[in-house]
Order: sequence, then C-alpha cells, then structure tokens
Amino acid sequence: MTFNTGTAPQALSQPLSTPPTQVRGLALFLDMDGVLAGFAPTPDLVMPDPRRTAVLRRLGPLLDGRLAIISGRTLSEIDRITEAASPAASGVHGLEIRTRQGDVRTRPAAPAIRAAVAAFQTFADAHPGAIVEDKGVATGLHFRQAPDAAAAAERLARDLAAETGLVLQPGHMIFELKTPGTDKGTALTALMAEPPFKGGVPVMFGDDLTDEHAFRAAEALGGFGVLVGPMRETAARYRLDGVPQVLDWLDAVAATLGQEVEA
Ligand SMILES: O=P(O)(O)OC[C@H]1O[C@H](O[C@H]2O[C@H](CO)[C@@H](O)[C@H](O)[C@H]2O)[C@H](O)[C@@H](O)[C@@H]1O
Repeated sequence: MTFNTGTAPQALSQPLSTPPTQVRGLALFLDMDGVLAGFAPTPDLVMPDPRRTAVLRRLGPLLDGRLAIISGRTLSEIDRITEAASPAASGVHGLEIRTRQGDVRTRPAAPAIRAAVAAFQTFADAHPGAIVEDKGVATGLHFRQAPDAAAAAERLARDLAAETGLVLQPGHMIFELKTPGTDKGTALTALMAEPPFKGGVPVMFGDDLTDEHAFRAAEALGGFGVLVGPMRETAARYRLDGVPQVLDWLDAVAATLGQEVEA
C-alpha cells in the first residue's frame, strides 16, 4: 500500500484505515504518552521499554535520521523514557526543540509560569492525589489520581490562563499552562525545515487534542496524521487502536526498510 496524496481528512462518521507502511521519503514524528507508551498513574511511572527503544534505534538510521519524538514532556523526560533513542525531538509542546544535529533551542519561560506553579501546588495540597508537574516553560496539574477534582482543576487553570496570558492546554487527566508561542505543529514545521527532514513526507502519530496541530502541519507539508486511540473528529487521515498497534506498525516499517537496504 502506498500513500495517496490529495485525499481530504475524513469526517467523524467515517472509519479511518490503518496507515500505509510504505511511504517514500517518510519523516516520522511520534508523540509519547498514549502513542509510544501507555498511560500510568503518574508521569514518572512510565519507564523505558526494550521493544520501544529497539525499534526507535533501528528506525533512525533506516530513515536517514528522519525520526523525531514530539511530546508535551520535557526533552530530558523524552530521553529518559526512550533511552535517548531519538536525537531529534521536541519537548513541552514545541517550547523545546533539539535538531538531529543536537542543537537545542528553548523558548524563554513566561514569568507567570512561576505563579502558576505556586497556584497549582496550593490546589494540589488541598486535593490529595493531585500532582503538579513543573516543566520550567510550562506546568501541569494532574488529576488522574484525584478524578473528583477535575472540575475545580479546570476552573483554576482557566482562571489562571485568563489572568496571566499563559496558554491553557487540556490533556489526558491534566490541565497545562504553557508559555505562549508554540505548539506541536510549529515544532513539526521547524524540524521539517532542516536536514535530514527537509523534503521528506511528514507523518505524525498522536492521540491528544494537542497533536491535532501537528496533524495539520504534516498535511500542509504533503504528509498526514495518524490518530491513535478511539475515533473522534480529527485532521488525521489514518487511525490505529493503541500503543501495541503503533509498535507493530513501527516494526513493520523497520522490516520493510531493512529489506530494501539488503536488496
Ligand atoms: O504529548 P505527550 O507525549 O502525549 O505528553 C502529554 C503529557 O503526558 C504526560 O502526562 C500524561 O501521561 C502520564 C503518564 O502516563 C499520566 O499520568 C497523565 O495523566 C497524562 O496526562 C506528561 O506528564 C505531561 O507533561 C505531558 O504533557
């Protein structure tokens, strides 16, 4: 199966098919949580996985380096979980970028992030199970372990966003406040502007609303998005059910590219 250009993203009612494993010039962009790793009760409980690390390490050279992780996590968290298997990466929704050559560009943190961390911590102290993640340029209020606090957490995050100008980013059992100026779409576009990605066909795998920016950016550059998880309204053209199916797909691509190299 080969990639068919010119097809519009599909509507909610239409099922999306499995992405093709043969895409000439494939430039692969992968989200972390919900795509390469299943969800855990807390962020630090997501651990390296030998199968994931192995396929990422195999794919990098087979794609001539056109492989990047694009995540809401920090670059250091991406490296911890993937055992530094992907030199190119973007952390914190585009606020951190590391090129294939190793140049790291981090946007300066909005001063209001410190006040947001403090307000989130006050909230977490009053709601057992709620966790604050301080990412420097952004902060997250996790309520996976405190689901009853969801509505109050959302109110707090929305109020803080309105007061400070920080960008509200809802996610899976988390409300994040980010330094303005980037998203996963700008991250994908920035990486695609440079070697070895430039001229490739960007394919973004994501599960979250934040990944929709990158799906649209991939489309704009001649590629496509792959939604991971249940069907929803999306700019993605293809869909996979979950993390195991993503790892199977990556293995299949590596096998195909490996055969081409041997032939
Ligand atoms: O862009 P992603 O790579 O998908 O990262 C999104 C956020 O992922 C992490 O939080 C999520 O995963 C945790 C571990 O499974 C889970 O406990 C939490 O409920 C999820 O929201 C990470 O902690 C965030 O910083 C990322 O923005």
